[in-house]
Amino acid sequence: MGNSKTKKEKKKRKEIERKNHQIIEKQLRTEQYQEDVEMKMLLLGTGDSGKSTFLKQMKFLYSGGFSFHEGQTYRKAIRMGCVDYTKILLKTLRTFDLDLSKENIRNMQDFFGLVKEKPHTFTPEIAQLIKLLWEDTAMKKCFQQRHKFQIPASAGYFLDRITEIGDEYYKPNKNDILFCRIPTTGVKELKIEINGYTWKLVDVGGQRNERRKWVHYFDDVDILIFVIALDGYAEKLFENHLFNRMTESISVFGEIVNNSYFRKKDLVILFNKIDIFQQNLTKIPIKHAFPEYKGKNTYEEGSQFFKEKFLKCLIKKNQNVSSYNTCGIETDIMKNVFEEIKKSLREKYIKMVC
Ligand SMILES: Nc1nc2c(ncn2[C@@H]2O[C@H](COP(=O)(O)OP(=O)(O)OP(=O)(O)O)[C@@H](O)[C@H]2O)c(=O)[nH]1
Ligand SMILES: [Mg+2]
Repeated sequence: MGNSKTKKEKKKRKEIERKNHQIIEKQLRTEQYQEDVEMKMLLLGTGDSGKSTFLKQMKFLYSGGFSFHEGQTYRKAIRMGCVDYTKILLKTLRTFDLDLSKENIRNMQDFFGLVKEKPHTFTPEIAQLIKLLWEDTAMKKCFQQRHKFQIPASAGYFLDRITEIGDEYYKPNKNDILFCRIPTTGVKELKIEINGYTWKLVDVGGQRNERRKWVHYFDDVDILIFVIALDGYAEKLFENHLFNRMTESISVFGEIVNNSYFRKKDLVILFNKIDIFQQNLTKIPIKHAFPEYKGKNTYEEGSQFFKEKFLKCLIKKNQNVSSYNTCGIETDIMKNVFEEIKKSLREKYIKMVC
């Protein structure tokens, strides 16, 4: 009797030990996997969709932000951007029959004289002239028609800040860096470490001449993030003024997601620039560019229409796809999106090792 009780207890103890052993083994395997694992996220999308802005947000959130030296590069780009935006607006005024005030006609001549004399320099005089010109109603009216010519949406943000930007001690703040447009050439990578995992984010240029290089970055991708600028429905391509930006984006999306490299990969679609999309809807009906659109000119119906258009391109319907409507310059939104992506990937990998 006593003997059989001890036998039973021994068996039970062994069973507990075996289970504990299994748990420890599982933990070790997961930890080992975490150490080895580097998840590669590839950001694709046409030019100006917001890929680099996503990368900048990740750098602010998880990698300590930008160095003084990087800040100086942005400072230069922002200042020269203000000069370019002013030139573009001045040259476009005539297209819309807009006239500057008499005083600003003189300021315009002085401005062109100074920037011609010193093409790549930015001086306090130039900043002062930009300020006076930007205050002119004709310049504002011209900018309101910006979907009819090529000027970044963020030009207004920077021209509004010309006094700060022209200051000799000007240092770009976080929003200035996020709004600054420097088209990517080649590739930019960012590695971030979070809870023992390494996330490698790969950002490539999206303009036509840059897309030829994409194929070099297709290997070992764990997750593909395709960025779409929703406001593009109302705009023409920077590279070719005859093509609608949204149509171009749909065609590039179709080619990429159905490419054999990505058919089995996780796909995240970011419908970005919802803020400008909403502003555009008040001025430009969707059916101007997409005559087949029968819905109301509202954010909900419009964004759903474009979402369906993109999803229809997927040949393999069971692909693991998730999508988010985003505003690339809003850190909280982008943080939440990244947290969701991380969670789903981590769960997938843990399932694979356990
Ligand atoms: N208002 C607004 N601006 C945005 C948003 N996302 C990005 N931008 C701005 O859009 C411009 C283009 O963004 P980028 O991130 O440089 O675009 P990209 O896809 O990297 O472009 P390429 O490098 O040419 O392929 C920048 O001026 C950004 O500040 C958004 O959601 N809202
Ligand atoms: Mg870029």
